[in-house]
Amino acid sequence: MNPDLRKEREAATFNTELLTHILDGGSERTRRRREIESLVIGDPDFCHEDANFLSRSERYEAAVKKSALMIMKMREYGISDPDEIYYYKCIANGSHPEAIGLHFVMFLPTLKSLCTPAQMDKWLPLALSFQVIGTYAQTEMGHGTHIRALETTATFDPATQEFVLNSPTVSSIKWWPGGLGKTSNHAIVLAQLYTQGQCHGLHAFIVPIRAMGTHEPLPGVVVGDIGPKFGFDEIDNGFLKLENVRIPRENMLMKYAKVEPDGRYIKPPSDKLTYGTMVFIRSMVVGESAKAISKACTIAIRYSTVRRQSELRPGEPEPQILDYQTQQFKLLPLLATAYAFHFVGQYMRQTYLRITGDINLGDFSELPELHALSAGLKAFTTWVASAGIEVCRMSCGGHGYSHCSSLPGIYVNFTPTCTYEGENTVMMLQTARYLLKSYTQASAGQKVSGMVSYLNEMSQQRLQPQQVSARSTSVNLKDLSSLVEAYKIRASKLVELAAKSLQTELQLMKTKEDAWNHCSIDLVRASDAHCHFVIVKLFCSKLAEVEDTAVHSALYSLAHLYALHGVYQNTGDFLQAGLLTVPQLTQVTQQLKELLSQIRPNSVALVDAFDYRDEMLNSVLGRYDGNVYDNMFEWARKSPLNQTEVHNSFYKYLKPLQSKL
Ligand SMILES: CCCCCCCC/C=C\CCCCCCCCCCCCCCCC(=O)SCCNC(=O)CCNC(=O)[C@H](O)C(C)(C)COP(=O)(O)OP(=O)(O)OC[C@H]1O[C@@H](n2cnc3c(N)ncnc32)[C@H](O)[C@@H]1OP(=O)(O)O
Ligand SMILES: Cc1cc2nc3c(=O)[nH]c(=O)nc-3n(C[C@H](O)[C@H](O)[C@H](O)COP(=O)(O)OP(=O)(O)OC[C@H]3O[C@@H](n4cnc5c(N)ncnc54)[C@H](O)[C@@H]3O)c2cc1C
Repeated sequence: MNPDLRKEREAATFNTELLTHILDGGSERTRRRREIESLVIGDPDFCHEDANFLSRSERYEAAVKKSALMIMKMREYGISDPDEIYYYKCIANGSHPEAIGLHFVMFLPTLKSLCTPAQMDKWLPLALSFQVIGTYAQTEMGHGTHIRALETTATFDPATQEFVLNSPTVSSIKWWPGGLGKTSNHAIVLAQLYTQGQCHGLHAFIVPIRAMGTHEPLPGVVVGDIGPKFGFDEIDNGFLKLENVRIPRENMLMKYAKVEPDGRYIKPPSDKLTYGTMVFIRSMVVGESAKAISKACTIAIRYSTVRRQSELRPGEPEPQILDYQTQQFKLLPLLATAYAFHFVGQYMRQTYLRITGDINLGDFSELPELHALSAGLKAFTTWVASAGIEVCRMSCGGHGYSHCSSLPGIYVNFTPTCTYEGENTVMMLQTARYLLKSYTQASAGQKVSGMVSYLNEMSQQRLQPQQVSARSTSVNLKDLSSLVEAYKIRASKLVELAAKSLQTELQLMKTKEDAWNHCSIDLVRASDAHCHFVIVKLFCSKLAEVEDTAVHSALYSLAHLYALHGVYQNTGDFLQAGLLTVPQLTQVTQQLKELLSQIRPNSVALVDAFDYRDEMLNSVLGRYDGNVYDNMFEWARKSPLNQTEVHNSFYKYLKPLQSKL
């Protein structure tokens, strides 16, 4: 064990294990998670070559092999609970995406949410036994965001009781679906439904694309891989062109919308139910943001205590780089963010399960809140985490740029979350739509509920003007509950500002849509402030559940840092809302510095509490034992370029060049 890391751990003021239990949701869950993780770590079948040294094709093959192995092993161990499957996969996949991930995260959930009982009886056993391997094919070359404009058609032919699927243009070719290129034999295809000469909008269809058994593309199906990308090397994101592909009527997912044998169309209770799987993934991605940023922080913080550089005091040994205030300022707010997102991820997951439970019972009343919250929090957390991973990488200096740190891999595999499952700006605008609707309702005296209920207070204040002395004064920077209140007021002011901006634009005789576009910066800003408030509030509420005083105190400092750092980054908003005064600005920095000093001694324990095994981080810089340099040398020696002392290119190009000049 590196002595610096040992000292850090010995100096921690709280019991790391207790905090791990809180993160997991109880000691029993920690025990079971570790038990499952050990099944992977102790398994020689999962000891494989470092993926960094493989070609893309080799990486894809290794990932498919791993997926197949995981399925077999989980069956053998009787692991079937979704959370347990998730633990197992997290350790086996590390920071890499899973080759048949789309089958699990989108194909199966779409079947579960949109199949009739009869369809479920047919497709679920096939999908669970992997006779059917599926993907989710929605995005086309021409449209990803504006899905109402998708061009793929599914036309009902009552004579044969079939739908005929077509990609009528080049831009309508399905593009991007994961696992489509080579792995899947079926796709859930989102297409415009035509029946009795009328278009009824987007609906989901199960389309066989490859023959079961031979895996050859079926007639009329043109399918393949879209080529190398920024990351996602393990995934065969694919294209799909459909040329008069016929599927039985029963292959339209008909839990809500239906086409009768005579071609009559039966409307669903809400046309947004087709979008359910996207809401599911957005809700779950919030927790993925926490995971990505907590891994990056673990690597960067452990390395920053092992790495010694430069001179702090003349004549003294080089300090640990984490002792530089600037290094703390880069990393500790991100550590606080990781904790905040973890708790928000848990909340989002519970909220998703609760509201979809109600939806399954026919109560759709909270669907708009779920959509707005999942869209906004998905965008907010993935943006912050993505930028944060880059900060972590750069905070490791040159070694952060090496794949041995794992940070480049974490970044390239995480950053597409800002784009997929709804491009982030577009998602923020969806949240804004809900905020403005809620604002209008609250302004009209109607009560709004859920996370936007603070808008009721704003309208009450307008109806009953308060005495000057009773109005909100500036924030108390040392008090977390005062900061939560400040975030709430900031959010309500920015929602109001966006609403007024929209009204102004509307008065300029623009169309509603033009007016919306002309104030969309204000709208995104309002959504951002709303999400920020939700996160600060949820982090703060979590503290009330923590009984152990030492752990509570460590978490309180983190929550305080998270909230205060947000004020520092958005001083303009807080000044504009009258929540902060100019003289307070220096206090914000002063208070931040105090918090950095308070958290610094616990920083290693705080990342240890995430409990990532080395096998999961796969980072030389982030090793638990801190033995970075020996292992970095060993890792580099494995580079394929080092397989021979003299590389082929010397004989082919350099030697002839030397002989010519
Ligand atoms: C089965 C459940 C099991 C539960 C088990 C739980 C336990 C699990 C444990 C572990 C699981 C771990 C899972 C981990 C998952 C990690 C994921 C990581 C890997 C994932 C890899 C994924 C790859 C990516 C896949 C994709 O990208 S698929 C393609 C995604 N595409 C998009 O997202 C497109 C974005 N565009 C849109 O969504 C829409 O076009 C739009 C922008 C929203 C606009 O839509 P539209 O034009 O139709 O609407 P508007 O006119 O703008 O609005 C009309 C009204 O409708 C409302 N609206 C819009 N969308 C929705 C919605 N989805 N739901 C509800 N309401 C919606 C809108 O607000 C408007 O309302 P109004 O009242 O204002 O009129
Ligand atoms: C790694 C990866 C995996 C994917 N996997 C799948 C999959 O499995 N299945 C699938 O169907 N799809 C998948 N996708 C596609 C993905 O869902 C889309 O790329 C995504 O929805 C964004 O759509 P787009 O590419 O059309 O972006 P665009 O909409 O073209 O976005 C480009 C820019 O335009 C802006 N913009 C667009 N519309 C608006 C608006 N209304 N207001 C303001 N700004 C706007 C955006 O903010 C953005 O800055 C995947 C993508 C990636 C990168």
